[in-house]
Amino acid sequence: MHRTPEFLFMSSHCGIRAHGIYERLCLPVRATSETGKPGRARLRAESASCARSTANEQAFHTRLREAFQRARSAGIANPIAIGAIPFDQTRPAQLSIPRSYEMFSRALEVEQNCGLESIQSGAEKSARHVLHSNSVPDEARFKQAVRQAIANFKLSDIRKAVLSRVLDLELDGPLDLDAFFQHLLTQNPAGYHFRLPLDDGSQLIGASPELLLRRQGREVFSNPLAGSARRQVDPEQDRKVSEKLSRSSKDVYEHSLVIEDIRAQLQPLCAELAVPEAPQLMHTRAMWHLSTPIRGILNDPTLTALQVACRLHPTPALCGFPSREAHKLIQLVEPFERGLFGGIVGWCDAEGNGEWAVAIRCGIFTDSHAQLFAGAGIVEDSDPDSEWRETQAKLQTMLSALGVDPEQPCTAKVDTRPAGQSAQEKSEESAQQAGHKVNHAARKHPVDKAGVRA
Ligand SMILES: C=C(O[C@@H]1C=C(C(=O)O)C=C[C@H]1O)C(=O)O
Repeated sequence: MHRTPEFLFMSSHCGIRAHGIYERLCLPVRATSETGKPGRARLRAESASCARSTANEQAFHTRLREAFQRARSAGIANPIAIGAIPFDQTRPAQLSIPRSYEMFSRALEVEQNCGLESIQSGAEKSARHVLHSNSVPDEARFKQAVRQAIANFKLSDIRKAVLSRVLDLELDGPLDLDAFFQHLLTQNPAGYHFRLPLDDGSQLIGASPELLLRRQGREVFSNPLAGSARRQVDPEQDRKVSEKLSRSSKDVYEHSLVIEDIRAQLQPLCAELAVPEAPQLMHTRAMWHLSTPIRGILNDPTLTALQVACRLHPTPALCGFPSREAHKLIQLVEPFERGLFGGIVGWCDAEGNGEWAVAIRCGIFTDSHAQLFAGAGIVEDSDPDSEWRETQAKLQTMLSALGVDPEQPCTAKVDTRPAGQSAQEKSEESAQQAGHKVNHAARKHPVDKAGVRA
């Protein structure tokens, strides 16, 4: 029998299951945010880059190296650091060095654990009724924020801002998170799966399609995504949607802002850098994306996966362009703190190798509550209605794994309650049982700002 792991991360390259905590590193990667408003010329020259490499950042990585040394002295032969860095790097990281861990192949794990029987039982065990669902911001406010962002682009140098929302779900009982995670993995066998227990007892769980950075020796890889379309059930329609996406000038432009920013960050760090001329299509079960696989060879072999990842993060795929100004715009129009949403999650070892995925297509789960996150890149040509629909489509990854109809998030598709009871009865009964449940508005983080601040 498996003990509940402290951390689980899986990609096509490696799986890591970690147990116990030797030492935590809960400092911010960057201690302060730069608040000075740069003039236009300076802003252009700095682009997204300068704000992301500071002395504070070096201090953080020095602390990590020291922690690795202590772990070695304490008898941990090959220590690794695992966890997540929030969207805002001035907020505390959630990293730790585990007492023990095992590395495994995801392909083998899926083969062994996800036979048809366990897929079905995973689906059933993880399915729940949704008693209440609440989007922060709601549809009208999200669209208003998109319009605000577009108006702002016309008056500033900001070219892109990623706006997001959190869907807060109250379920009719606690989720079986083991079964849920297995179901998520089975439905989305590719990409980056993660499960990270957090200090307050909640867990960050997700299946992200996006790699921020993998380092193997001197080689680094990144696979940014930007520009999205919803998958279609009909194969012919699905193909047409993907072709339309690859020809969409709005999406190609949105994508190019991400790639140029990552190129600008990586170029000075790399002896070689290969960035394909044009994006290619990739898909998840729910979405089509424009994708650019980037490969580089580091100049400095001591630069770690986490150092390079923190230089890139947050890319314009999750923040905007230019980064610092887009971040301020997000803080102005987004009515919640992202916390770990839109951050990075992964691991690295003391040699500097490791893999960091972008924390999207994910949620934070506490007992019978789930908070799911989705965002969309906004540029001048964005249409508020289709950006809202894009966030709905992105939420589908987690909603499907929960067995919830994404169009009607208050109706669970799979019913595990006893037969002979109507959905209404079940829902009412559950609502009564849930009478003691924590008030949404009073609940902790990350939905903690009160409405859109203009
Ligand atoms: C913000 C999300 O996705 C990001 C935004 C994308 C876009 O705007 O097209 C595509 C992939 C991700 O980089 C999300 O899934 O929540």
